[in-house]
Amino acid sequence: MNSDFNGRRRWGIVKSFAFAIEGIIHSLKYERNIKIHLAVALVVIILGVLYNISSFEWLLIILAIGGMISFELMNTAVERVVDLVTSDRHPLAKQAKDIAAGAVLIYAVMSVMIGCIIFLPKMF
Ligand SMILES: Nc1ncnc2c1ncn2[C@@H]1O[C@H](COP(=O)(O)OP(=O)(O)OP(=O)(O)O)[C@@H](O)[C@H]1O
Repeated sequence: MNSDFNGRRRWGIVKSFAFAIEGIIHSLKYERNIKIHLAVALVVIILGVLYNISSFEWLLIILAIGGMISFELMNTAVERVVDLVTSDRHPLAKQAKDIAAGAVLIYAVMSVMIGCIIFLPKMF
């Protein structure tokens, strides 16, 4: 462990990865939405194998699944920071949480559209 120019502790790269994985495991344990995203991702991966989708289609699915889980993790981080800053009701706290949730919603709609464009023609 070293210090940066502000005297803050700087962790090695392995430790930083370990912290990131700790964050992912924490979210998996306590965030219902991430469990739902993972379940949906598993179904989509099974469909992808069953329908033998192309490399380009896998690329889009990887972006949809990875992006969705990353957005959800960011949303959880925003929720945690807001809850850390205040336990009172505050319009800015509401805006921060709702805007982060809005970002997740937009990506979720995009992901559903990607899924429909890839799988619906193969199903029907
Ligand atoms: N400190 C606060 N001040 C004002 N509004 C808040 C505050 N905390 C949460 N809210 C609002 O209350 C509503 C519910 O928020 P809450 O964080 O409890 O659950 P959520 O947004 O459904 O998230 P999740 O289900 O992922 O935990 C949201 O509209 C949120 O913006």
